[in-house]
Amino acid sequence: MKQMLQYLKAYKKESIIAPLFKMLEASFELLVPIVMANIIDVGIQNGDKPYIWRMCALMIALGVLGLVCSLTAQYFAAKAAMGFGTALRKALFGHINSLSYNELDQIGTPTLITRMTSDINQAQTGVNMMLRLFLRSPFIVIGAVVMAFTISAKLTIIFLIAVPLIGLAIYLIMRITVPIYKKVQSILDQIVLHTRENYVGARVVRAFSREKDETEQFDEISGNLKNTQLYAGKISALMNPITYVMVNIAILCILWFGGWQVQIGSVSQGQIVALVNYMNQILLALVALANLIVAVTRALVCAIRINEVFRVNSSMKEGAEEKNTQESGKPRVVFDHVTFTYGGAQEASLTDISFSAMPGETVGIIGGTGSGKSTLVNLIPRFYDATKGSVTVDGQDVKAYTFRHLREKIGVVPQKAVLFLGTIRSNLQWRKKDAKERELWKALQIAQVEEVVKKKQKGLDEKVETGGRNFSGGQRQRLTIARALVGEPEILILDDSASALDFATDAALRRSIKESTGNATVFLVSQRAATVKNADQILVLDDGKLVGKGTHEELLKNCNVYKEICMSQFSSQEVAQL
Ligand SMILES: Nc1ncnc2c1ncn2[C@@H]1O[C@H](COP(=O)(O)OP(=O)(O)OP(=O)(O)O)[C@@H](O)[C@H]1O
Repeated sequence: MKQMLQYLKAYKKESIIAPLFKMLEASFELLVPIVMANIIDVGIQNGDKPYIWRMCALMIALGVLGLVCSLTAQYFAAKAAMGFGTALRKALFGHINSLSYNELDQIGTPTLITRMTSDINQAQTGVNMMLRLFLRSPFIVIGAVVMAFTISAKLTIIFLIAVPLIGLAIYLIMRITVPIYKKVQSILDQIVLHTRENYVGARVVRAFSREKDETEQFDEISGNLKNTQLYAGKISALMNPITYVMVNIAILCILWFGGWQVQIGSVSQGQIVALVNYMNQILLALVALANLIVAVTRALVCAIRINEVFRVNSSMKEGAEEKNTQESGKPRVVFDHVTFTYGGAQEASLTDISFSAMPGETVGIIGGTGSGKSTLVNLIPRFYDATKGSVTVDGQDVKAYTFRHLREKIGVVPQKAVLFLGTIRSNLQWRKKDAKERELWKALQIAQVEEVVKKKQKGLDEKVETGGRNFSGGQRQRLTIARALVGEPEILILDDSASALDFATDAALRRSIKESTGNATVFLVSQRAATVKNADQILVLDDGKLVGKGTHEELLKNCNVYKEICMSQFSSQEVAQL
C-alpha cells in the first residue's frame, strides 16, 4: 500500500483538503440534533415562534454549509483519485514494457490486462472513498457518543453498549464477504482470458463450429462470477436488517430509560429526540464505514495484484554500450556454446550451439517444427538471454549493449506478422521515425509489396486496422518485412516470414534481399529447403541441437537430417538437381 501511495504524492493538497472538508461537514451534521432539541425544549415549550424560525433558519444554514463542504470534498477527492489512477496506470504500463519475454511468458497477457484496467479502477475508487470517508465515519461515531455524553452520561451507556455490538455485527459479516471479493477478482481474470482467446481465435472457433462449446464455457465462468457475487451480496444484504434492528432496540432503550429520566427532570424531551438522532447518525456512519472497508479491501486486493507485477523485475540487466565496435574481417554474430532453457521448462530448447556469421553473409536456419529455430534467433536481439554460453554481436556480448542500441542494429520479422492500428506509413516508420518516403518505397520494393501499396487509394497513408486485419496473410508478412528493412539494419532476421508466400514471390523476395542488403547479415529461418538452399551457411537444428552446419552441397553429403528434410520436400531427382 505504501508503494501505491507514492502515486498520490502529487496530490498532497487535495488529499488533505478532501478529508478536512468531510470532517467539517460532519461537524455541522453533529450540531443539528442540538438545534432540534432547542426548538423542542425552548421554542415549542415556550410557544416562542420567532425563536423556532431562527432555529429553523440555523438548521437550513447548517445544511447548506454541510452541502458546500461535501461538494468541495467530493471535488478534491475525485481529483486526487483520478490523478492517482493515471499515474499508477502510466507507471505500470512503463514497467510492463520493461519486462523481458521471460517474465511476460510467465505472468500471461490476460492477467496483465485485468491488472492494467479493472484493478487500477478499483484501486482508484478505493482511494476516492478513503479520502472522503476514512476520517468522517469514525469522527461521526465518536462525535455522536461525545455529544450524547454532554446530554446525559447515564443514557450514554446505551450508546457504549450498542456501538460495539453494531460494529461487531458489521465485522462478522465482512469477515465472510471480504475473501469472496478477493475471489471475484481472480474469476475476472479467467473471464478476460476466455474472452481474449475466443475473440483472437474467432475464425478458428467458427471453422470448427465451436461457438456453442465456447459459449457454454463462457456461461460457466460468468455463472461462477455471478454466483460468487450473489453469495457475497446475500451476506452483505444481512448488514442492513441486522444493524437496523440493533439500532432500533437501542432507540427503544433510549426512549424507555429516557422516559424515566424525563419524568424525574434530569433530561428534557428535546434532548431525548437529539439522542435518537445521534443513534441514527451512528448507524449511518457505521454502514458507510462498512462500505468503505469493502471498497478499500477490494482496492487493497487490487493493489496487491498490481504490486505483484511491479515486484517482478526484468531478469535482464541492460548494458551501457552505445558505440559501434565492428572491426572489418571479424564476425558479426557469434554463438559460443549456447544453451537455452525457457523459464519453468524441464528441458533445454537449445543445447550447446556454436557458430559465427560474417557481415554480408546469409545464414539459413532449418529444422523440423519445435526444433528451436525461433528460439535461436530470439537470442540475438536479447528477447531472451542464453542460459549458458554467450551470444556476441559485433565483438561484444549482447548483454553489454543498451537495448535500444542493440535493437537498432537488428531488423526482426517475427513469425507472426503483426501490424498496428495506423497507416502503412506509421507501421513502416517503427524502426526509424523520420524515414523518408524514398526509403519507405525502397523497403516496400525489396519486400515485394510495392505494387500492393501502389494500388491502394491512399498509398502509404492507407489505413491499417488493428493487427493488420485489412491485409491478406501474405501482404501482412511482406509489410512486416518492409518494416524491418527501413533504416537498413546490420542484422536482418526473417523468422519463417515467407510461409504465406507462393514459391515465385518467396524466390523473388530472397533474391531482392540478397541484392539490396549489402553488408547486412541475414538470418533466414524456414522449414523449406528451397528457402535456405542458397544461403552462404545453413544451420540444421534437430531437437535443439545443431546437427549440421555448412552449405547446401556440403550438408547434402554429410548431414542426414538435412538430407531427410530435402527428400521429404523434393523427389530424389529434384534433390540431385538442387
Ligand atoms: N515461450 C515458451 N515457453 C516455453 N517453451 C517454449 C516457448 N517457446 C517455445 N518453447 C519450446 O521450445 C522449443 C523450440 O521452440 P521454437 O519455437 O524455437 O521452435 P521452432 O523450430 O521455431 O518451431 P516452428 O518451426 O514450429 O516455429 C519447443 O519445444 C517449444 O515447445
